[in-house]
Amino acid sequence: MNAQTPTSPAHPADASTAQPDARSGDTPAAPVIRVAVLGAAGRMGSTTCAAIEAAPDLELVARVDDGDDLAAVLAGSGAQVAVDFTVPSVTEANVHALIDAGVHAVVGTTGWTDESRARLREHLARRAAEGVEVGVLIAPNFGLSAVLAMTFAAKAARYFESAEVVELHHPTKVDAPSGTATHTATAIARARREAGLGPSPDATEQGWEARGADVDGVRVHAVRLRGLVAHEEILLGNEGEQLVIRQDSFDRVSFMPGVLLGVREVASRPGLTVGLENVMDLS
Ligand SMILES: NC(=O)C1=CN([C@@H]2O[C@H](COP(=O)(O)OP(=O)(O)OC[C@H]3O[C@@H](n4cnc5c(N)ncnc54)[C@H](O)[C@@H]3O)[C@@H](O)[C@H]2O)C=CC1
Ligand SMILES: O=C(O)C1=N[C@H](C(=O)O)C[C@H](O)C1
Repeated sequence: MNAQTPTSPAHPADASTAQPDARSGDTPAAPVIRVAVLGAAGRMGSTTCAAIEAAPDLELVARVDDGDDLAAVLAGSGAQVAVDFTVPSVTEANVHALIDAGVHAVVGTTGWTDESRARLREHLARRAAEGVEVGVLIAPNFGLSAVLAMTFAAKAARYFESAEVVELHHPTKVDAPSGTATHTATAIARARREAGLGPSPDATEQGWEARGADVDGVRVHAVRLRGLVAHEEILLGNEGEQLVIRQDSFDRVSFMPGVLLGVREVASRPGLTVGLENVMDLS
């Protein structure tokens, strides 16, 4: 290592700032962040493992999947951050186990509710009172195009009489509507309420099942189609005009810059953060 290399950041989450010197070709000076991946054998988990292995400031120390003893793996691996891409039915228990172990969590798995998030906040507060500060980031979507689409939709929502969300996914997805669509609809509903808008106009009297799910008063439609990965369209309408905001993730690599940003940032944000827009200063 070059003697001129800057001193290592004190906090692991700062390690990402210490990149190789382009002129000298030095390796990073900072200690790497040790990362475990939960759901490592799955579509997102395996893509995440590859992205972590390719990042010079991160070290993949554990691949965890169904049937593994999470507490034992965490204790043995020295993981500082864990990424959870598992299934909605197990993610909450995983994150509580991570908090117990003092491991920061970056969570992409869907299925979170107001109640399950409240239980996390309570647990995090208990651990903080014991002197253990843990950061948890839950992001329904780590794709830049999706985060921007949600942000733009929330900004635009107050100007339109009608708003509906269409999400389109691969047919192996187990939950509907998507976490992204739920997050989007909730943000649109909040913006409409703050602007004093009532419900979107809708004369439907029968056949409500064809009108999609009602998420906080916003209609959400879920398409499952072979060939798709993850896509969302937000439709906003006024008399004589329409705004369509659309994003497409054609490949799961599109989620990786956001996941790695979360891994690098989560330790410096104790408590619960919901939505990557908060880490990207977009909110
Ligand atoms: N936030 C985001 O940007 C994204 C979120 N997702 C979400 O991530 C989750 C995973 O999606 P996919 O990778 O497509 O699913 P997948 O079905 O391919 O992978 C899930 C993996 O979790 C494993 N698993 C099940 N129980 C487990 C346990 N108790 N401990 C450890 N691993 C366990 C399964 O064996 C499987 O390998 C879903 O909720 C999906 O909606 C997916 C894409 C992007
Ligand atoms: O299951 C998926 O694939 C995806 N799940 C997340 C969601 O439910 O919003 C994120 C993205 O849409 C892909």
